[in-house]
Amino acid sequence: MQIKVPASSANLGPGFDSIGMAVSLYLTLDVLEPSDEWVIDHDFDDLPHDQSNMIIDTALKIKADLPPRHLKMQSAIPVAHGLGSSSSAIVAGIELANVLGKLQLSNDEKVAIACEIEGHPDNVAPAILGGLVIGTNVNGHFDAIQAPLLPYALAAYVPAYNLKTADARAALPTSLTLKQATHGSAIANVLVAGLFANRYDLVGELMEADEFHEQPRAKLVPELAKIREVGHEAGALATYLSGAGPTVMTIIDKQGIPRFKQLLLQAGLSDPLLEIEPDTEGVQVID
Ligand SMILES: Nc1ncnc2c1ncn2[C@@H]1O[C@H](COP(=O)(O)OP(=O)(O)OP(=O)(O)O)[C@@H](O)[C@H]1O
Ligand SMILES: N[C@@H](CCO)C(=O)O
Repeated sequence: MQIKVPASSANLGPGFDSIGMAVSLYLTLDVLEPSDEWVIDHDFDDLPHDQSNMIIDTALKIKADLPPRHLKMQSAIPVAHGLGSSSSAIVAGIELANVLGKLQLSNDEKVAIACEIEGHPDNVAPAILGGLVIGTNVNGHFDAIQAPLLPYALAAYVPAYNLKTADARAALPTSLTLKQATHGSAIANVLVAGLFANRYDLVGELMEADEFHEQPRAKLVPELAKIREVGHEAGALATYLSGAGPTVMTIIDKQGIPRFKQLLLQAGLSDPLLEIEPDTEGVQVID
């Protein structure tokens, strides 16, 4: 049996901690034979192989008496790069507990558990449900709603350096004035309206008008402004900081990507550019 979880790109500009999109980079978890102890094979130098691994730890948080298994994890999701690697690991762990423990969790239950662990829904909810998801917690419970998918391809510029989410969050101000918060949320509200109304003439501009997190993080990811400028030149819909960064995501027509890539190289931006697309399935279990 294999569990397959997509990566996710959070925020989409002003949707800080509430909007995210599943994308076509995947973590796969092969559930192999029973074992005396939990063991997980993978090629990541910095991730544990025992039950302290986030995937197993998550599964055991949900069902502590799961019988140990030999697991094999492969992942194309760069760790600590703003593509939701930790959320994909959490979602894999939830699904592992679900299938081994025969829990028959609904999608809503999986989203609630994942949000409880991660703290916000913008990566975990799309990794579970697929597509573009908008969610939050209110009155002690999490709600997540799927929005229409953007009819565009994606180009993820992935700088070599890591940026831990905790460090990128530490760069944010601890409070905003009422005026700042009101305007920031008004931009996000109109963005959401634009997404549901397929008003891409507005969506691109609003996605690039975040007032919550991109400016304070720009010093940590100096490539953002230049990539956005190149995106405009290449006719992209919008460029935003993916999650906590350092990946910078550009939403663009597939045919426009070769020119975008060429313009980036001309501007001295030569880190890998991953040509991906939105994932529509979310987590899957393959027998
Ligand atoms: N495949 C994995 N298996 C086990 N643990 C993982 C895996 N991927 C990530 N992690 C854990 O998640 C941590 C990285 O989480 P972090 O929130 O900093 O980055 P991210 O999830 O990649 O980025 P973002 O939340 O901005 O999209 C790693 O240090 C590791 O502890
Ligand atoms: N919304 C989160 C995503 C990363 O967990 C952030 O930008 O910090």
